[in-house]
Amino acid sequence: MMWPRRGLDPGSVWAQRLRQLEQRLRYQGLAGRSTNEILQLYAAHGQQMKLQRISVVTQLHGAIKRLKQDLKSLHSFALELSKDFQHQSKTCLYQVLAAVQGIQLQNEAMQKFQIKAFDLEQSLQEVTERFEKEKQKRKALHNSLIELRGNIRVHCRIRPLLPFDDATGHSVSQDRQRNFSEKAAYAADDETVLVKCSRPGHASVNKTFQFERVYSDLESQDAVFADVAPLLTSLLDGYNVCIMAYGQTGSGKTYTMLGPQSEGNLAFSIEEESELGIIPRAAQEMFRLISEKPPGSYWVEVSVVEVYNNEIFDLLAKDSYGKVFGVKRDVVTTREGKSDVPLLTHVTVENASEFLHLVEKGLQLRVTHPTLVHAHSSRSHLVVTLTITTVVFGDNFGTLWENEQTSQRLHKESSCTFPQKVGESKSASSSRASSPVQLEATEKMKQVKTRLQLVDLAGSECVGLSGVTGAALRETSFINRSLSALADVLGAIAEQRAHIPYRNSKLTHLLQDSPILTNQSSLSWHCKAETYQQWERRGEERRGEERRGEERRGEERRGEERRGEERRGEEREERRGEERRGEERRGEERRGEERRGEERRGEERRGEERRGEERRGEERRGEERRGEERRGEERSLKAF
Ligand SMILES: Nc1ncnc2c1ncn2[C@@H]1O[C@H](COP(=O)(O)OP(=O)(O)OP(=O)(O)O)[C@@H](O)[C@H]1O
Repeated sequence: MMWPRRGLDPGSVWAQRLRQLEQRLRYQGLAGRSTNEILQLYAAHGQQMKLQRISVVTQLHGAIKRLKQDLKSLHSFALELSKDFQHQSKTCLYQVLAAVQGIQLQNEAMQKFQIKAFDLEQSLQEVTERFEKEKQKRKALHNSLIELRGNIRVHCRIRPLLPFDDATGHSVSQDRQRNFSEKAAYAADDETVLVKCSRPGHASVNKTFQFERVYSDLESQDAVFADVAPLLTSLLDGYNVCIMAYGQTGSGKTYTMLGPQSEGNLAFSIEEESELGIIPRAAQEMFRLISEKPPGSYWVEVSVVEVYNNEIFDLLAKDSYGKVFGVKRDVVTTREGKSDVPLLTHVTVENASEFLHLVEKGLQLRVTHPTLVHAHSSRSHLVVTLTITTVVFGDNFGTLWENEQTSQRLHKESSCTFPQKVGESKSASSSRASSPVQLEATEKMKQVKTRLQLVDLAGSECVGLSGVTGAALRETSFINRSLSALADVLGAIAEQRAHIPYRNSKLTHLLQDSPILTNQSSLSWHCKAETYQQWERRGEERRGEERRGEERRGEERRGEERRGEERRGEEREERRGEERRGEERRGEERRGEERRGEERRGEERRGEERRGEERRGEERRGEERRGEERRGEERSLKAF
């Protein structure tokens, strides 16, 4: 307690002191009130701040929630995307794998095909080679067979009895079962003709004649042509062929060569094809054979001539108006000793109908005349020649005609007779120019010509029987003379005389080079000059030789085939082993590939799981961290 200082009024001191105390109390009250107010304000401020923070936190919380949701949806979208991607990549991978496997399989199949194609090519080559050899062998055998049968074969055909054969005029042709006694000739078998010779006042005598083949009156045109057809094969193999019909008037020569003829009805305008004769059938067969050859390797020219009254007429010659008319031609002997008809018309034909059309035109000009024996008796010899030009390339020349004799003969022909180009042919006919251009002779190319001569001779005739007079009598005399000239030539050749009288008649001169009349071809006349026994022995020897050769070749061929078979078997075995090993290797690779794929997929799956695990852990930790932060904030707010 403070005491008033000496000299001061104690009452005023105490009053002052009291005032001071009162003031202090007032101040203290004021301060207390202010502190309260401040505390209240502080609390209000804190409350406000808290409220503000709470709202911000709530907002933030909401935003975070939204963000989380977005994140979640994003995450699920990304998951879906990645799943999708994985699925797609898997599909693609499978597709790629399948494609690779497919390519591998295709490659294998391709390899197999290549091997097969190679095998096929090889066997095709072998077959082609064998076919070529067989073809050559076929040719050789065919032509040896023709030679063995005889280069010159004489066949005899007996025609049926016809109304004009019967003196009474009754039709007898329908009665096929006539007695033998009524027939003059009879086919005893297919090689023997029996002829009944009866003369008034003499006992009738039966004579037999042998031929290579005898056709009875019942045998058809088909049967006759069946024996002719093989000659056409020989023709294309390089042999000249001549088919000649010889016989008395009315005996059926024209019928056999051309088919039935009647007035106004031309050679081939008959309805029945079975009635066609040798000439149309030969043309059809020849063009059929040519069609089997490589195109352009053969071409055919035709000439048609008649020998009438010892004159040669070109039946295909045309006048300046293009009309066909018979023009006289001459036959000459060339320096090489061959017969040739200068300026003779040769027309190129490409098929049988073109050929027949030409022959028909020629036949319109052929001279016929009725006689007592035959109403449409041919008064001339008809010679239809088909010249076949074959293009042979130098290297193939030997192989085309394996038969040495033929090859030599053809070499001779190709170099002697046809040394010039096609365009330089001696016969100046317009049709020659139409020969194929590409067939111009070159150094390596040779042209070989073979000829098919189809001859319908005029019939030998007994003037007394045919009752001809005047011009017809003159014709008969020419016909008979030319036929006896033909017989002389054949006789001279058979007897191997030094001189063959070809020039005694235009007919023999014209046919000088035909296989029947040629004495240069050793093939044609051997058989006739030898005795039958010699011929048979030689044939036997040759057949034996051929048989042995055939056996030897067969043995060689079989050995070759066996070796080839073994070789092929070994190759096949090797190939199969190779394939098996390849198969195993590929299987191994495939399995390895699958294993690796499986491992890779497992690895991917595990990686996926691990990453998912990590992601979830990461999220969990983030979640925890954020919770921790939130709680910290709340705590600090509370503390504040
Ligand atoms: N095998 C046959 N079958 C049926 N009829 C035939 C036969 N052979 C010939 N003829 C017929 O006999 C007749 C005389 O035949 P073709 O005209 O062929 O005789 P040709 O020998 O040519 O006579 P020519 O020498 O006088 O010309 C013709 O009417 C013909 O149709």
